[in-house]
Amino acid sequence: MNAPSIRSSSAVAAVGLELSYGAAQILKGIDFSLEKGKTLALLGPSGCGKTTLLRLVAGLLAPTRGAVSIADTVVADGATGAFVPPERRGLGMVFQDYALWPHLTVGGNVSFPLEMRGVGKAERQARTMRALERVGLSAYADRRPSDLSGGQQQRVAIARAIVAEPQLILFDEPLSNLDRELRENMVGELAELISTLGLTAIYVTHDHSEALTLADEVAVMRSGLIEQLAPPDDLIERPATPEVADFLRLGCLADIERRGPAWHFKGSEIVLTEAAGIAGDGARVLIPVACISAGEASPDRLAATVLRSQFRGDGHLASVSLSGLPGLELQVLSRAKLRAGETIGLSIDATQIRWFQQEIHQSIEEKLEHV
Ligand SMILES: Nc1ncnc2c1ncn2[C@@H]1O[C@H](COP(=O)(O)OP(=O)(O)OP(=O)(O)O)[C@@H](O)[C@H]1O
Repeated sequence: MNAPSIRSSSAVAAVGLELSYGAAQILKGIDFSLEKGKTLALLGPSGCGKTTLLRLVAGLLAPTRGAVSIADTVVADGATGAFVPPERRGLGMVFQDYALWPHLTVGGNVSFPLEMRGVGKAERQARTMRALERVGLSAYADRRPSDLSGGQQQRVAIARAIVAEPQLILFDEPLSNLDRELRENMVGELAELISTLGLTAIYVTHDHSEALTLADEVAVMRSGLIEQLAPPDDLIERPATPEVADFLRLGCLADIERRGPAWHFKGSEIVLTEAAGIAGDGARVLIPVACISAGEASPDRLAATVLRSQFRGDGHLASVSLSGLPGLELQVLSRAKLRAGETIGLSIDATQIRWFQQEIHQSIEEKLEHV
């Protein structure tokens, strides 16, 4: 079989990318390809390898195996040793800590990449002002970064990253130092800026709502592998594995078993559904919050006890446990406030349950075990 090759016409791509530190394998075979003008989010728990992957694309690390290409040019190849240094990859980078120089003005910070490229003073000034205008900070060119708020400082960092009109911009958790409200505002602003400027971007985050808001494609990573790479809507509709569903907090995961015509919650007499489901006698399912409704306890509903409840903006989100099944917590959204200890009735719309194909799940587990 031929080795996989980098698809032409991609703005950035990786094939069979591996990175080890001594015996520790951090990335275990990463493949992706991103079109020009699109944003890819790398999403996953701490330590799964997001920053390592970004650093390989940036040229701050060289791969142990596999290749990276930017605009159809191979910039790193573990097999041949080919390696283009970061400053020649045509990149802009934005980091979590802004990395602004405190002794330079805002304008001085933004124009620095142009100075490094030997751009003349008049053109430097014009391009710096244009970049600052794009992030809404042209009035701040003569200030010091320390006179600006965290959100403004991050905008300066973005202006500096775009001033040289890079073909690719890399973001490493750029909003994680901001407080929650500012972060929520900045996500929208950043999404608009990326789209207005037509940037191609890779965006590292461990925040699923940031990734799903900003990105055209999301790579959910786990233990050095991409577990699923898909547009946000597909991820939400069709998470490939229970782990992806769990990480994206799409609802409650439950183990169920077939007895006769019905699927029971594992180890109980409680019937979830009589739908055909999938082959086999055991399954793992995702029960999305949206498919559970709460009402008064009645014989045609599942009896449940409210464990706790929290107002969420559009209703009260309650964690409940089914009577006779204390180990499983379901989540239900209710207009009325539900009190801890209260007994309620639940209806579950089984047509919205997501069934996981055991063989797909197993193959990922096997891949993780064998690398
Ligand atoms: N220089 C190094 N030497 C050895 N191991 C390293 C080195 N740098 C990173 N690692 C390990 O590689 C793994 C992946 O790290 P990486 O920073 O890519 O994860 P991440 O997904 O970005 O995590 P976080 O969200 O916490 O930043 C971690 O287990 C980390 O400890």
